[in-house]
Amino acid sequence: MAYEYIFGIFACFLGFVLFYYNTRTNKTAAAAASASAVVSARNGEVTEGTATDIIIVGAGVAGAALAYTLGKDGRRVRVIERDLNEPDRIVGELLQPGGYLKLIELGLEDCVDEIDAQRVFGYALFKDGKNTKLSYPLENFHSDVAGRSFHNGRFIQRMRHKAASLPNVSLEQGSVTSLIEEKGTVKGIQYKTRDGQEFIAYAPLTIVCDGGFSNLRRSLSNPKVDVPSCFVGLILENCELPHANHGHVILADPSPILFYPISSTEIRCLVDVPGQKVPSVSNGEMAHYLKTMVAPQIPPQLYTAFITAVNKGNIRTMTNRSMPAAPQPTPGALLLGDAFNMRHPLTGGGMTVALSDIVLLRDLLRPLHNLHDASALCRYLESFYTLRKPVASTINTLAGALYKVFSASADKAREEMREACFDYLSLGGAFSEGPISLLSGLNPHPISLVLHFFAVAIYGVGRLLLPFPSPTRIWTGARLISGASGIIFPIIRAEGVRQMFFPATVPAYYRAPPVD
Ligand SMILES: Cc1cc2nc3c(=O)[nH]c(=O)nc-3n(C[C@H](O)[C@H](O)[C@H](O)COP(=O)(O)OP(=O)(O)OC[C@H]3O[C@@H](n4cnc5c(N)ncnc54)[C@H](O)[C@@H]3O)c2cc1C
Repeated sequence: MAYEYIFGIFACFLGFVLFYYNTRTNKTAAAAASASAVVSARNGEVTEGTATDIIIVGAGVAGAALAYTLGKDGRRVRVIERDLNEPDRIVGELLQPGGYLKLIELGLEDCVDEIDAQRVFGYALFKDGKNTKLSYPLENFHSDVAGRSFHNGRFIQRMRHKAASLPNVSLEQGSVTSLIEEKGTVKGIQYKTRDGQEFIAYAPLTIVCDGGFSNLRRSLSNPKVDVPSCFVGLILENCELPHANHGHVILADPSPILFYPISSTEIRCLVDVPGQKVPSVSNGEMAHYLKTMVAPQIPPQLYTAFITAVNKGNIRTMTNRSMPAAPQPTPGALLLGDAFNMRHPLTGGGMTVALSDIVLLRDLLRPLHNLHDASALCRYLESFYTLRKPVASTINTLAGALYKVFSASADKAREEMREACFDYLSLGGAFSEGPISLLSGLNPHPISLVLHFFAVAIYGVGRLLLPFPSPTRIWTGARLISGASGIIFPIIRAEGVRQMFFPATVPAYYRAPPVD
């Protein structure tokens, strides 16, 4: 009996200790959760987080700029980026002046300082030994406003540092493996660190900016990715561009070649190779292709530096992807940047679209204090997809259409269109100013794009018919018009005619912010 008595007292004591310990632990855990800005769970263990407003996946051009912008607006932002080292890539090296204006709106313009960025004042076009200069219409802007070209990695690091300098922004290295979805609402992300540990993080809103090769976009959109060509990248040193501080576009055969400065001593060359397969770099086929097919078509001033760059062997390749935005509005999550929408990089429009989208999204989110009503937020943000259209679609359509027009073709009508385009832009005045305003992102209006596109086609037909129209010439003219329509209309259709030209008629255009 004495045993039972002693055992009873011991059990009561143990129960009291356990109860006390449990209460203490819960209190500590609750205190830790509310105090910490970063709440996560180790090895798949889940801890509900309360302290993050917005998770951003990827800190490239879009993610880094967005993190700074939302952080500056007071949001508690958590960014997970796969690799925080300085990227070394051949993408995103020329920011159009329209994009620079967006950078100013976001307060990020100092990110092009101290990286040896070069000012860009326009483009020079080359065709069959002729060339013409197209200046950006910058007269009405502050003298600082121009395009900027730079090493993409340096620019991104500047934006990452600026974002991470805000106390309410945390930037962590990790690879996001999936979105956490519950009953159709995205609640957060699952990610892995370099040492293989898995974590889970929660926030009322997750913005996915994991770039062109996104592995997360499938659940948030209906992506139709097209790969029209690849870019082969080289860096030329110790040479001067024929037109200093200008992008250079060579209307070569089979497709365009680009040159622009990326520092005070380096010129980027991007050679477009149509299709998805490029000659092999490792077995020397690529060097042979560049020396025999490409070198004879480039301006003579750049020839020696080009051959030296090829011999040096630092040849990079990258697929050029295009993908119209096709969102599937999902509560709790949003896509942005190349993960959401891509266009051919010929016109260097990607960063301008991404930054313009960020300005729009920031303005839409600003009046909201509470992001926790995922369905109401999702419905409200549907207007983002319409409001972005006029700018984004104009830049996207111009890129796709110009790539086709600037590429060589065995079809006589298409060649006439290419010739007409070069000569139309060489006319100067409104004929060059309109198209370069579109390309620069300074005046991206869909109507202006369509008008100039068909003005080029009509100019081409006029040249064919004057002074004496022959049946063959009339036939070529008719095919030119039909070819021009066949280029532009499918792109516009994919972008969405109504959203692009009549956005105000789309119901989602006007959405009042949800009541907090
Ligand atoms: C060849 C080429 C040349 C181009 N040239 C220009 C140009 O001159 N001017 C211009 O404006 N645009 C250009 N573009 C387009 C431009 O590069 C893109 O529009 C821009 O980089 C998009 O930014 P982003 O943040 O969406 O993607 P990115 O800048 O690619 O950033 C994506 C980020 O997400 C990270 N990430 C990816 N997956 C994960 C994951 N699972 N978890 C965590 N992080 C992840 C990546 O590490 C990366 O940092 C070019 C594109 C190509 C292909």
